[in-house]
Amino acid sequence: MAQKRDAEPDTEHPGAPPSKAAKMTGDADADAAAHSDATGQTPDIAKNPTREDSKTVFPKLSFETIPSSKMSNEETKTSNEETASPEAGAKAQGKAKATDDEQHDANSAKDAASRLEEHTGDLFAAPDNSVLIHACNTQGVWGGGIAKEFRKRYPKAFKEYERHCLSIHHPKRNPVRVGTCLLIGPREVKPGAPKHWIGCLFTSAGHGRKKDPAPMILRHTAPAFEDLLDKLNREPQLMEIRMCQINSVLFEVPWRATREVLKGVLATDAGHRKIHVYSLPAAPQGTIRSFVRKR
Ligand SMILES: Nc1ncnc2c1ncn2[C@@H]1O[C@H](COP(=O)(O)OP(=O)(O)OC[C@H]2O[C@H](OP(=O)(O)O)[C@H](O)[C@@H]2O)[C@@H](O)[C@H]1O
Repeated sequence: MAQKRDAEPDTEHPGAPPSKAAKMTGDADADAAAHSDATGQTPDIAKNPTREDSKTVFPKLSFETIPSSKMSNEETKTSNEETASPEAGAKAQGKAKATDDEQHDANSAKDAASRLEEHTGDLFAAPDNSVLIHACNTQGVWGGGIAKEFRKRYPKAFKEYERHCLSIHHPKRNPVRVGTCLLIGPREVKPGAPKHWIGCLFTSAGHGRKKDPAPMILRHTAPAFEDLLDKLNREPQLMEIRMCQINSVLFEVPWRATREVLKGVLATDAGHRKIHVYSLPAAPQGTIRSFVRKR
């Protein structure tokens, strides 16, 4: 297993929970982003592959998995020497365990990558009992971007989100914790209204010009996503889990940075459900596309 270290506290939002993934793995991206330069720019993940990326390249085989007939003389000699004394035996076992752990980590990263599936298409064109996930502020506002579209399509769900932020919590006295999630069941009663669940990931306290800085949004994304996965575990009947490219436009966090954080969480998650990420097709050059396609 990779090195363990405690997640760093969120000094801006002391209530924000650290993510399990950050606690277990040292959360490469969120932390890397948090340590980005003074301009608040997120690091170029393509240039700085994450621990997870580097793990997947050459998974090492444990010698226990290699049939002895395939071992060279040199390898056999070393393995005999290693097991000759009890200390050497323990050392050899430790080495085997480390390679097993590396193999396990590599497999987890591969599983995580395959659980996040990207598609081009409309997030909202989903069958009943799908979960639609988007990023939210904790101020009770679905004011712009895809959030505005959610408010238009699911007014009763919006009321519930608003009540969560403004009545159950209070933006000043008792704010919703960033790094958590609110899962809302189907609420709309109009004939023909889709029976969609809505997953609100609280990745930023503020919104608009007061949105949190990108590194902080990334740090909140991991625990918020973990909270969502925990809540989904209690709803095993929900099979279709869809997400837009959260944080990527109004929150101004590059999608690739968010994607790496999500994969990091999935690598430590025991579940198997896929997360389908939907994004609208790019507009042809020279046209101005309305932000959200009308129904
Ligand atoms: N039909 C569709 N199907 C699939 N993908 C679709 C789509 N329509 C749009 N998209 C994409 O969905 C992604 C998210 O982009 P957004 O900018 O909306 O969200 P964000 O997560 O960056 O920011 C959150 C804050 O935005 C709001 O605005 P306010 O602060 O309230 O003003 C909230 O309240 C939060 O606070 C972008 O890739 C869009 O292309």
